[in-house]
Amino acid sequence: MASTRAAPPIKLNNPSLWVTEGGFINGKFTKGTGTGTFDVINPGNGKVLGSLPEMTVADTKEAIQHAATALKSWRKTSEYERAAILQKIFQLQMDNAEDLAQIITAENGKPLADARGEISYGGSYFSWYAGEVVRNYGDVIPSLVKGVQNTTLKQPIGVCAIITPWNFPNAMVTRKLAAALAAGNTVVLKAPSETPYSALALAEILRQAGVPEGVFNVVLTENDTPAIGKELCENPTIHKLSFTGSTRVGKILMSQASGTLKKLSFELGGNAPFIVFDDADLDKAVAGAVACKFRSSGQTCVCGNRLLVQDGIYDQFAKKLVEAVKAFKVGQGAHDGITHGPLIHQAAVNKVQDHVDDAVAKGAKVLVGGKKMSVDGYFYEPTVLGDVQECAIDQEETFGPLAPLYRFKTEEEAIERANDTEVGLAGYFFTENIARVHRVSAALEVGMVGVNTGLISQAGVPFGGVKESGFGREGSKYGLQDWQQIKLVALGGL
Ligand SMILES: NC(=O)c1ccc[n+]([C@@H]2O[C@H](COP(=O)([O-])OP(=O)(O)OC[C@H]3O[C@@H](n4cnc5c(N)ncnc54)[C@H](O)[C@@H]3O)[C@@H](O)[C@H]2O)c1
Repeated sequence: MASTRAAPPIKLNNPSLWVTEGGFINGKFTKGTGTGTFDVINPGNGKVLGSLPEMTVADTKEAIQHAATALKSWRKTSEYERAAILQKIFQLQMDNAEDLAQIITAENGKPLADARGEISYGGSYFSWYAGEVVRNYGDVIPSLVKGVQNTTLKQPIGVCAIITPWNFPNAMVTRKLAAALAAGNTVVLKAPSETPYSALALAEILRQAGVPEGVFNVVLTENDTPAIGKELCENPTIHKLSFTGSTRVGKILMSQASGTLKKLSFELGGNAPFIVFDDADLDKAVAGAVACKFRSSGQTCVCGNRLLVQDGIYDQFAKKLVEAVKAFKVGQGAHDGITHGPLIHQAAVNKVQDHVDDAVAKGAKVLVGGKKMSVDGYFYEPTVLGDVQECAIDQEETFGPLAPLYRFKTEEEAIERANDTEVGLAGYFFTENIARVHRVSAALEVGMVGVNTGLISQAGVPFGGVKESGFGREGSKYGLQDWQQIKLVALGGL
């Protein structure tokens, strides 16, 4: 199969991971029945990396049908059999980690070190759920009625759809897929058109791991073609849709899915507050801001979007953060020593510029950065704005390398401003006061809180939001429960 393909445009040890057909249905790579193609761009240089066929609604229906057929036997496999396959996927992902990281960097632009980290993080969901699924205990529930025994079964939901964004081309898929497969579901994935090669490489990993035909399928299309997403929402054979992406698209999908009342799990946009109190350890707070705000050039849903800094520490924090940002090495992710890569496309660069212009027009000062970079690719200077007043960033996720600093005086004021947004994914704060740790953790209206750390996600802990950041949890035992149905068995006549 691989021999009929054109050579990959990047150097890979295992070229079979560079899939050029466009989709994966019933265990085979396929171009589908479409007539058009779409280009995938390397955001580090703006050049076309490759073109893939546009798939169609008919291809999507075919994938769903195969997933439904495969479900009949996959759901009957034991937890131990599924755990063994997940462990094999984990092993293959780690054996091919360098190639998978190279593919991420080529299509997403992030520095290779970050891409390698993503492969470890993404892979860890397979090994974690391989362990968790064999502890898939049910309940025995005391009965009010004599002679009846109440037990519960945890069963798969059925055929499920997954739609993911481009910012973690591997991990956004694995975080859902590992738990979905562990629970005994079959899956149709629609991957984003910015980073399809990582999704197809993952399909090849699953194929090599021996995942049965039809259990995992991939359909691809240009992002601007919503017909496939609509089919995944409206098709009655699909009983769950798990989506990660913007709140705007989440609302469209929720309304499209309403006709079939399928179960939904949505990981949507954030606008995380990052609060630095006077009593914080300054160096820890600066390191936390660098990791949390500037990782992936600010293109993570949990990145600190609004940095609220208390008066007494504001000047020192601003000075140290600016020094740290000036030390970044910005460039193409594949080049040695690069710490920060490009944004995903020109529209993302323009959005950062719009947010900077708006904040400056309303009184903010540029402390470092503040401009697009005049190089090939989609680069924006890592930017810190000081003394930010009320502006668009208060309510809109920037999704770029822009750290706006807001001053505040009291804890109450910080909490009020932190919660003054429609979304609630992550929140962070830095303090050395243990009573404040408890007070502020409880008061923030978010799904995840980082205290004295800017990094919060790992396979064993729940990931998800509140308010317009969505519902459902990924990772942890709660992530497995999200892919299961609870069935009561009341056994009478005892
Ligand atoms: N909460 C989380 O876990 C999490 C994680 C990563 C990213 N995000 C969010 O994702 C957003 C960035 O990603 P994006 O710009 O790719 O988001 P997006 O919502 O535009 O796209 C996400 C996915 O949805 C698809 N899509 C777009 N329009 C669609 C439609 N009408 N029907 C069906 N599918 C459609 C895209 O092709 C892509 O696969 C940010 O808001 C970010 O906060 C959230």
